[in-house]
Amino acid sequence: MKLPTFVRMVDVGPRDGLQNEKTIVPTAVKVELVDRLADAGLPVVEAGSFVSPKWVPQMGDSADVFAGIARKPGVRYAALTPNLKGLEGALAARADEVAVFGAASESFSRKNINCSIAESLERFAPVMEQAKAAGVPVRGYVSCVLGCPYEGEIAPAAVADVAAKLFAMGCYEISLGDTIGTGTPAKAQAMIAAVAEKVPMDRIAVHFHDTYGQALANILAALEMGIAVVDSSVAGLGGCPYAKGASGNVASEDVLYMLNGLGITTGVDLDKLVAAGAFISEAIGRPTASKVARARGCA
Ligand SMILES: CC(C)(COP(=O)([O-])OP(=O)([O-])OC[C@H]1O[C@@H](n2cnc3c(N)ncnc32)[C@H](O)[C@@H]1OP(=O)([O-])[O-])[C@@H](O)C(=O)NCCC(=O)NCCSC(=O)C[C@@](C)(O)CC(=O)[O-]
Repeated sequence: MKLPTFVRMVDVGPRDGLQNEKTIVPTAVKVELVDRLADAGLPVVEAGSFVSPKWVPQMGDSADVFAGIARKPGVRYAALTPNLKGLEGALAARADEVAVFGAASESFSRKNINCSIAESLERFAPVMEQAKAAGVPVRGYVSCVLGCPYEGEIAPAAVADVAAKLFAMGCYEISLGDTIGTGTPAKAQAMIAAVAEKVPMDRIAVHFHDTYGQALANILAALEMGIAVVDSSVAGLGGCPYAKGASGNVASEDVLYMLNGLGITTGVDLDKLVAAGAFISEAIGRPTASKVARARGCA
């Protein structure tokens, strides 16, 4: 089994995780979470999103989160930006990188960002241009790569098509999101193989939700293919507000434990990561979804 020697872990918990909390998490708690993740050695922390607060009120304070964090040199603080208005907010907040987010499913695209896939790409074009002018790298997400809550099965070719378009528009990396966590390893590999025909493997990241308990197996299957960027969420926070029933992302603690066991370097400190997960779980009053954290005594 040939695996990468280094994996870049991207913690999306403060965004993908907290966007789905029923109650609004206080800004100070979000700031402390982001700072703790940076201190744990995460090279990229998705700290918020500049979307409509009517759609996702949980992210309405992202500008304040960015203003409050203690930026650690070397860490990239990222934000989601669905349109130019979002980009303006992210640039004003000094996000180090931004992300546009599309989908491989028409129905999900409409539910999530209120437009078709083709329209979403049109909206992203000026975002790409202005981000480039500002010298800010843009990541591209594709949702529903292994299933859609509204359409069911999604063809790998549909995923590859959107991924290729985002890459051609200038996204430096394409993160493939199993939004509802229904994927299994063989399907994940087939989907990644289809994308890799159009996007270089070293520009592909994986983003698994753990709804069906398949995320770690899927990540391992992706690593075997040469993927070396993995999204995860501390304490397994989250889900998508426009994907009913989707549970959180795979827990960062569990991903790190597996990577450590495989001898793969990440630069992330497991003790500090577990402590960050314990902090946010206590703050939001929910038990951690990380098995590693539970095994190490977290409630
Ligand atoms: C895309 C829109 C804005 C279109 O929403 P819309 O209603 O079609 O947009 P609009 O242009 O007609 O604007 C409507 C109102 O929103 C405002 N507005 C417009 N844009 C912004 C903005 N950027 N920031 C702040 N406000 C904004 C705009 O100013 C206006 O305000 P009003 O005049 O009514 O007072 C909306 O659908 C939206 O915000 N969607 C966000 C949905 C979202 O955040 N989903 C979760 C993230 S994706 C995800 O979790 C999946 C991922 C990435 O993790 C991968 C995976 O697991 O699959």
